[in-house]
Amino acid sequence: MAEPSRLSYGRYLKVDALLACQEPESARAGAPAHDEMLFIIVHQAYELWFKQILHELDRIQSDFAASPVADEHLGRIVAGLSRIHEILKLLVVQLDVLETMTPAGFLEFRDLLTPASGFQSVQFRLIETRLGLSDPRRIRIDDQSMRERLAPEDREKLDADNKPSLLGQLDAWLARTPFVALGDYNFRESYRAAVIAALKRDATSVGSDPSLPETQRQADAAAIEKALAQFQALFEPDAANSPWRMTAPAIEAALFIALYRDMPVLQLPFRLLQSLMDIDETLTLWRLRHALMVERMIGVRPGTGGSSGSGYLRATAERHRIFFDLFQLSTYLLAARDLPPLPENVRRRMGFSYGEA
Ligand code: HEM
Ligand SMILES: N[C@@H](CC(=O)c1ccccc1NC=O)C(=O)O
Repeated sequence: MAEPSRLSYGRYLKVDALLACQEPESARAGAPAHDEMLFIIVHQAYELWFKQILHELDRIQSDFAASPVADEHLGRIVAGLSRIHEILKLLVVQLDVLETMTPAGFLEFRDLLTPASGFQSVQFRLIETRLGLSDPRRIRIDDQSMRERLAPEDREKLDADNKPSLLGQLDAWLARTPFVALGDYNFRESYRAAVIAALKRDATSVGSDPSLPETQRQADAAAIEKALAQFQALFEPDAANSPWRMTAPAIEAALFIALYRDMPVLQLPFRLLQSLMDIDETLTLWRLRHALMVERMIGVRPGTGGSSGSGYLRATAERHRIFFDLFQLSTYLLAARDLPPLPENVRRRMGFSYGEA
């Protein structure tokens, strides 16, 4: 007979405990609804993946907290972010499984769930907060913040995690990027002039394009004007109502990395920025897919958590973006031919040079 203490699949993975965790409310109420098992299992699978995302964030953020970030850790930070992106992609398509449930199937047990809601998922809130969604940016419901709407026990769990946000860490790391000002080379000034010239060129060509209808011309001109003002705000650190969330030195460094991404030392930093945008984009996709699913399940009914339902959820997709500034940078990218050339000594320092300094 096998010894009870020897490791086995079941003991290792605590399968018995895991499979004892599904208790449909409809069965408890004496009218079992077939689809409630799917509803529970899909949510539990989400919570397990949320746990894994937080586990990855723990290491990414402790690596990223060092100043300077150890060279040998940058690779695993990027690898961890890519893993989070892959998990999020899975979480988006996982909604397809839940959508095999019909709205009628959901209505069989929906009332039994009130006032519970996904709104109360502590791990989801932790992921958002750790990535950098701050409380003031969050949409309020009935003039209450997300925190205020949580039960005290859940609020305590959220407050117990007072780690810095990845957005804040990214800002600090970018702001420390060397190369942006190296010796007498000043990326800031040369690039500033090149971008302003390029945007003004766009403005002139819009203004003199006879094929554009007047309304279109005005709209295009206004968009360029806005982009110019947003760019100028970077150089006015105290600009009131600046559209940027990151600091000017960080945005400048991110631009520098995006522009000179092919230089060997910038390849990993560039992948890091791309992974953060992948994560933001996929989380936004999840928000939109979830909002559409909600609309198909409950129409415009309010949610069990007390929000307006799909209207609230759609609004979060736009407002709750985290690495928004990284996307805005693309407005200010220049084609390689218009880039201010890097001085030779800067180029050399950004290459792989084994031996020579
Ligand atoms: C039939 C399926 C679902 C419906 C009808 C639904 C409905 C809703 C509604 C109406 C809200 C807004 C808050 C409220 O007033 O209740 C909400 C929030 C939320 N739901 Fe779902 N949900 C479904 C499935 C899921 C699944 C599978 C997850 C995965 C964990 C999930 C996670 C969340 C989260 C995290 C929020 C908070 C979103 C935010 O405040 O930004 N939901 N859901
Ligand atoms: N808020 C949903 C109910 C719901 O989907 C739900 C209920 C309890 C636990 C998790 C849920 N999933 C997402 O909100 C609704 O209003 O129908």
